[in-house]
Amino acid sequence: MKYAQFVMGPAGCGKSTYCAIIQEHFKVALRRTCRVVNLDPAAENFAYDCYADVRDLISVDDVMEELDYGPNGGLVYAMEYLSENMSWLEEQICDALDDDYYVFDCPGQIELYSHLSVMREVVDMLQNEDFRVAGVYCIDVNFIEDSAKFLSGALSALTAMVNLELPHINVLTKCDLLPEGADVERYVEGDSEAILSELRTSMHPRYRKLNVALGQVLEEYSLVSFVALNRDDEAWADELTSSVAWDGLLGLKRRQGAARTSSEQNENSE
Ligand SMILES: Nc1nc2c(ncn2[C@@H]2O[C@H](COP(=O)(O)OP(=O)(O)OP(=O)(O)O)[C@@H](O)[C@H]2O)c(=O)[nH]1
Ligand SMILES: [Mg+2]
Repeated sequence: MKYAQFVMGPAGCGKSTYCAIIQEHFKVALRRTCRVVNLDPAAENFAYDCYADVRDLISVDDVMEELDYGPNGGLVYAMEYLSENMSWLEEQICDALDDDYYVFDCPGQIELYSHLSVMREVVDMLQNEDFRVAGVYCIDVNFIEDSAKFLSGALSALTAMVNLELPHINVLTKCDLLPEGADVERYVEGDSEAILSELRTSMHPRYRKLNVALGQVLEEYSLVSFVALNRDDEAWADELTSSVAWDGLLGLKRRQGAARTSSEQNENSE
């Protein structure tokens, strides 16, 4: 079995940063190689070692220049081009061996997960190649501090989840930017009752029934829970990757004989 994470989320939410953190954690703590593939034809720069880059096939800049498209049309064109040339991506991953780990840094535009089929085709191709694929949906913590934004963020995560039919984890990014003393747990636990009651007071009563219905949908899909990412907290990746859910879902086990994670070392030294 080979493993892949599909890292999604709105523009600028921290997807590429998450990929870089995970790659580093693989190297340092898990002693495994993590191959990060850039699937965003509009990407500009990222901090990870890029194993394969869709811009070698097609970039949005090229499309805009040659076909005179705007950035959104250019992205759709480039992704459709990838769909027609899926053999390019197959070639990039065809040497993957058992236990190899891949992370795909995906573009953020919601239409790729709502009504275009290319991301689903990539997932299907990986699954046919014996990859166990999990979805990681990143949401910027600054966008969920108010309940209405939380609801729309959670619904966009749900769109991706339903469309790709992948086991799914939500990551709350940029938690280091929360004001000191902020209660991260409140967001991580995502109490849908509390969110609904806040919406009851902040939104017009005409939305009440709709909000209650949406709250139930989120509850049923267990979508209100998040894992908090704090890039300044060194123990973060350890805690995250040693959790049972992450190991089971994402296959984040260590190579035998690999160094212990820093949280284990701290535990032993206490
Ligand atoms: N403080 C802080 N900043 C972050 C974090 N993650 C990302 N950023 C910053 O947010 C900006 C966007 O981060 P990226 O990782 O490029 O976000 P992205 O989702 O890949 O963006 P696009 O690919 O353009 O959609 C950059 O300036 C990052 O430095 C984080 O955990 N903490
Ligand atoms: Mg990016």
